[in-house]
Amino acid sequence: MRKTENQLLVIFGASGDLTARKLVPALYKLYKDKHLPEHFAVLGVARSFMTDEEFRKRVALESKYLDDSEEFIAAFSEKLFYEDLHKKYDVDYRELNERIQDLNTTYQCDNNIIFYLSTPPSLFEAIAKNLTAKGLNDERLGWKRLIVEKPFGYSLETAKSLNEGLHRYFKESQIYRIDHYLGKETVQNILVTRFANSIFEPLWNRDYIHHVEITNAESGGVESRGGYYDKSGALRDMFQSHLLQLVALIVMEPPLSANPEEIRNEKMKALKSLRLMTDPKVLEKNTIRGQYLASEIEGEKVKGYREEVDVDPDSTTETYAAVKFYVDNWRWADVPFYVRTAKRMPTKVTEVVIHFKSPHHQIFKNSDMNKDNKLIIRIQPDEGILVKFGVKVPGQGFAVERGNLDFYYESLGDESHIMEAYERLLLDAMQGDATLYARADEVEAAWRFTDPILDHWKKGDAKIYGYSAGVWGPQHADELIEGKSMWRNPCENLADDAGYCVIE
Ligand SMILES: NC(=O)C1=CN([C@@H]2O[C@H](COP(=O)(O)OP(=O)(O)OC[C@H]3O[C@@H](n4cnc5c(N)ncnc54)[C@H](OP(=O)(O)O)[C@@H]3O)[C@@H](O)[C@H]2O)C=CC1
Ligand SMILES: O=C1O[C@H](COP(=O)(O)O)[C@@H](O)[C@H](O)[C@H]1O
Repeated sequence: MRKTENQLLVIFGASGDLTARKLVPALYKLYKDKHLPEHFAVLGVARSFMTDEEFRKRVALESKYLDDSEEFIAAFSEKLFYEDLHKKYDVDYRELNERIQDLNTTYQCDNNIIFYLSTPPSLFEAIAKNLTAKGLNDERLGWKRLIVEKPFGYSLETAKSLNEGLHRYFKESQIYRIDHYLGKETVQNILVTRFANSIFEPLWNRDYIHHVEITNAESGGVESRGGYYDKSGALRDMFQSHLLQLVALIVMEPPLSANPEEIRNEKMKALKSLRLMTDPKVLEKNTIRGQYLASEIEGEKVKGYREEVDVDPDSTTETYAAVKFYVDNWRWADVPFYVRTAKRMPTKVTEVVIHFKSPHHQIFKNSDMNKDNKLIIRIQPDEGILVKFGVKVPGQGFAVERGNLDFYYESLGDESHIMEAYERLLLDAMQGDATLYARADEVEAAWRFTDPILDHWKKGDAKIYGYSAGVWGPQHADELIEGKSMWRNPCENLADDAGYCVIE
């Protein structure tokens, strides 16, 4: 097991939703599972005024760990502190620095500090600058790391300027850009499935793969994040970041070793090989956006996107995005990739489906079934892997039906405790492992691919299709997929999958 050195974690934006809902619960779980170092403290920082005690109560309440054993909660809470910034982030950090030094000495944190930026991104550079002014980026006495929350920019240009801004104060090796999908066990397992086995990789190319499909669906709407989402949309919120990271893991070549830089170099090459779409006709044909409309789901009325709190009533922000694209390299030439992401779908699910080609020569009459050889990587929920293949129907003749080979993580029993993404990522940063964090050039490559789609949509010529909340997106999205194939219906139970469904 890797060592976690003594350290102090300073969270900027500690009065916000992410701190209470994700960060503190992840820290609590790490504490309970004995992953935190012997000497450790957390300092929450924000503009709002709060005492240490008020901060502890607030995060405990919102983190919903109050139902846990009192002894644990009390011991964990003693590690939490709070410092307000007198209503502003861009101020002299003299008092903040004094508090940091005080906690560092009292709790023997060995001058090792992580600064977690969980504020609006517009403040990231100012925070880095003010920390630097107090020498808090200096690694002579102990390491200093900066974890940066998404979004990393709004476009290629803004991402570049954010990276340049952070690089003025912190080295790239000190910066950890969070993409919580990389923290998911099943996403990491893509690497293991591909590179720890000899049975998949020989087929992992254009000779055997017909197309690749990725679905990321959420049943929820924008909830309390309408203000943020309306400026973002599905393509920026999910596709540019999480889903292109998934694509990179599917597309990449085998790295020389599991070393962070080797893996990130290969992911970067993969992202660079995505074929840019710039011709409006190509963009029109290969991208689809939609927005959810008011509807009823299981008898309950659901608002349309434009009626959501903090959303412009005339908004053209997409809540559904589907993109078809190609990867221009030796391995993937001519293999279409279909990626869709949306809110207000029938269920919450993320899966990658590798569709294999049919055998070159059919000798069984109903061997159409063979067309459906598929490898399904279920990212969430029902985490697992399923292989679909043709089997003989018992009896005379050679009728073929579909069989399944399936693996579910839960079958691993107690061993299968899947660390929540933020738990895993925080622990990795505490141990200085950046493998599961996005590097500056990867983020920029992902924006380079996404920008022309966003520009095309912004021009307003591209249609935006409405879809009723609770269905699989606009019907028009079916036309994206070539030939007789359709989007897989991920609602079907993995093992009993009856096949494709026509999207409503
Ligand atoms: N919540 C989530 O599920 C996710 C959030 N993120 C990212 O994490 C970061 C934090 O998100 P979240 O906690 O949801 O955001 P919140 O709006 O809930 O909190 C933002 C925090 O930043 C502080 N803040 C400082 N200046 C401003 C300002 N000008 N406007 C608004 N807040 C300000 C707020 O506190 P105070 O006013 O006291 O200073 C608060 O502590 C963002 O970058 C977001 O994109 C990423 C993925 C998911
Ligand atoms: O980053 C984000 O991710 C969530 C979805 O994450 P998941 O782990 O629940 O799949 C999404 O709801 C949110 O809009 C986005 O900002």
